[in-house]
Amino acid sequence: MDRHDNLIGGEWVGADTYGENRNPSNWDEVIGLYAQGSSADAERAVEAARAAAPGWAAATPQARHDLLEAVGRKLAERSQEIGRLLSREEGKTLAEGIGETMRAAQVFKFFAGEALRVTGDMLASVRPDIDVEVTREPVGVVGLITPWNFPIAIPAWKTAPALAYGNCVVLKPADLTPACAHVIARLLDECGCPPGVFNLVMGRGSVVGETIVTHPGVDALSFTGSVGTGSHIAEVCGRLKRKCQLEMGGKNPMVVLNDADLDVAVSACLNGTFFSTGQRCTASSRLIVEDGIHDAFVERLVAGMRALRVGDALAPETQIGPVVDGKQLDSNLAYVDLAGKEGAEVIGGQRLELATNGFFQAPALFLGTDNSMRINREEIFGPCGSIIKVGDFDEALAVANDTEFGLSAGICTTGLKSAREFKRRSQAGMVMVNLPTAGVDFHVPFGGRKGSSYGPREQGRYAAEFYTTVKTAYVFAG
Ligand SMILES: NC(=O)C1=CN([C@@H]2O[C@H](COP(=O)(O)OP(=O)(O)OC[C@H]3O[C@@H](n4cnc5c(N)ncnc54)[C@H](OP(=O)(O)O)[C@@H]3O)[C@@H](O)[C@H]2O)C=CC1
Ligand SMILES: O=C(O)CCC(=O)C(=O)O
Repeated sequence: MDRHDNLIGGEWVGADTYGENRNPSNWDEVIGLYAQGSSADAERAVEAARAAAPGWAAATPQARHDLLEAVGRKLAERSQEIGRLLSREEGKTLAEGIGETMRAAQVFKFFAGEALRVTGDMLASVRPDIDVEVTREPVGVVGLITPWNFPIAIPAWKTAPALAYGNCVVLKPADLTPACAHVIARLLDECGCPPGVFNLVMGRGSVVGETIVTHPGVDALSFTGSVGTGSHIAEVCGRLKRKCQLEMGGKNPMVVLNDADLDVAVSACLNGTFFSTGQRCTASSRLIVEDGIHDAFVERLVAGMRALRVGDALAPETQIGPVVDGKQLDSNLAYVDLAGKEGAEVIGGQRLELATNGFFQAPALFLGTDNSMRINREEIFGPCGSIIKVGDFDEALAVANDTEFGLSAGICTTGLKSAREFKRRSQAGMVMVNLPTAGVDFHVPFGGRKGSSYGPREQGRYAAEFYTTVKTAYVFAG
């Protein structure tokens, strides 16, 4: 079986051990062997990035553009094959896998354009004969630590802006899903990325990740993953006075008002709650439903949920793929159990034994819940949603905002006033009206408030805030 090596300083570097990348639709199938990097590999990668940093910071915008554009083009050309690989390693459906690969391609192309548009400001000084210039410079070496649930889009949306704005990169993808990050590394290498500008070190978070986070040669860290790891990284970065950007969990509310279009609301909730097996930080896990529409909505939602086809990620009829691994499935099943113990009526949520040795779970709905239950306060990260019945808009808004998270929030309504009011008063970074809370555009800011996010926003032009540092220059013309 093919071994996949790390990319360090422009060389493909082998490791003492290789991990088996397995298919969650059929755990007996090994997709490939991927290097388990060591702490020394991570150190070498940071040193290679440091050595390459002055050259890449001085590279022309055209050179940066051409590299990113070429990678974006290749990702798009090979989206079917890469999307299939993604679905095999992560378990999302083939349509979702191809869609995510196309999103990564669009991200690279978007930042290829942004590389040509790095701007600054020229201002008049308050003093005579002095010009003030505000320019943006690369931060230096950035460490990127990514999760398993978007194995190509998240590495892309961190790598592309980092390179566009002149930084060198050390990327550590999730140990569960290294294949897509390896594809990005291979494409960057094939497209002529100079040695050391982009480095890939696969392996464990506790080894490779920890070395990157604590290494003095890293200037900034961008992380997506759990609250626990993110909080640890924030503490280390605070101590080392290092810039950091964290995207963590969500407990995203979707409000359904009495005046909602029922078709729109049911479709938005089925998508937001269950698609991608609920493994999205933007998933709608709390469905907050006004009492006048509650019974009709629940009846339609349950019917829609029962009709969803769970199965092998590559099967054309599958709408919900497997859970990513046994550990996540056990965690989901424990929350289903907890829902019952907390007094909810539980529909679905059981493990499904299908033809292959996969981690399949029926979508779950918890009825008759209230917002104080643990199932409504903790991120489950599986195909599970709760119904919380409320009396009116004000109560719905209060429940929606009553969470330690603040990533995405949605409302289904035909009332302009309610939509406007919700958009204004929601304490989330992203607000959706008559749309699922998950599934975002690639060219606009992504991120949340409260416990969901920390540091500058990702994606779109706002990414420049994290990946550049501002210099203010005063020039006396004499
Ligand atoms: N916001 C989001 O999009 C995501 C949220 N989650 C949430 O987190 C839960 C657990 O998922 P899990 O994958 O364990 O999340 P983690 O936060 O552990 O993993 C995210 C990334 O951080 C790495 N990592 C782990 N420990 C460290 C460390 N000490 N220093 C540096 N990097 C580290 C991981 O490496 P390794 O390769 O060893 O995993 C992985 O690359 C999920 O159930 C879900 O609730 C998970 C994924 C994405
Ligand atoms: O909803 C989306 O499109 C993105 C979600 C995401 O980035 C995540 O779950 O980590």
